[in-house]
Amino acid sequence: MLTFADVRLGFSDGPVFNRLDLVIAPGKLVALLGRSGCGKTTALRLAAGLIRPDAGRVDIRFRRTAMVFQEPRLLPWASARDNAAFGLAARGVPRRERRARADALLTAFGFTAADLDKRPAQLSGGMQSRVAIARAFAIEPDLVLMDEPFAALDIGLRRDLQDLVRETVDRRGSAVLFVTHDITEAVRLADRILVLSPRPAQVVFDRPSQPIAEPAAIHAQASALFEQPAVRSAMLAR
Ligand SMILES: Nc1ncnc2c1ncn2[C@@H]1O[C@H](COP(=O)(O)OP(=O)(O)OP(=O)(O)O)[C@@H](O)[C@H]1O
Repeated sequence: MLTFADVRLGFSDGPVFNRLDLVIAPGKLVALLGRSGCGKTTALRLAAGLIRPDAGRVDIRFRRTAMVFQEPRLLPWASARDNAAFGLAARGVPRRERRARADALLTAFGFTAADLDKRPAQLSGGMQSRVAIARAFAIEPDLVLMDEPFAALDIGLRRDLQDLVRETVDRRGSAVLFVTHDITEAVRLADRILVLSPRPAQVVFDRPSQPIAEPAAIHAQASALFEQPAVRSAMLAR
């Protein structure tokens, strides 16, 4: 469980959150939407314990948190396998077990034996993103924080990776807090959809959702969501 209770946080240019209350339950994929600059990444950084609120409480009851960023952020000199195993090395997991766990994940993500030894520059952008997702899940996190992980990818690749994340979450039962600008991505993936208002950000929409696979149904549901006044005004530029 992750709880934001009455969280206040500001920077020199003013408040980001005045009174943010939020609870993230285990095992659910929660999509976090909101206009650019409203505070989504800041919410993830609070959830990761990287920054602290000025007032209020961020209570992190998850045991192990992993992060996935928009860019894969891989070590350029290390193989796909060693990149995927990176978090395990930091946790002191023995080398054989690290390799076994990284290989199993990457193989499940479509890597061949030869791919495992390739360095990031030898991998396509989509494969690099897969390594970044494998690195996050390799540590067996119970919370994964994802900051627009697929925003830079083309639509086909994005869809493949969305499926990969959804399947991995379903298999492993991790909770995910997933920042996106894309309502269709939220509708496709999420068990719950949250929308933040512009700064100072508050939760203006919070509903359970069902992941949807069928493209026409995704678009219909995304349009319906966008017709909700709270969602529309939070997402549209002034
Ligand atoms: N370390 C910092 N110092 C000062 N201001 C900051 C800092 N980090 C973020 N901000 C400001 O806080 C606000 C929220 O930033 P944040 O990155 O959380 O927004 P976001 O919703 O993730 O935006 P985007 O969708 O564009 O990535 C922005 O106005 C940003 O300029």
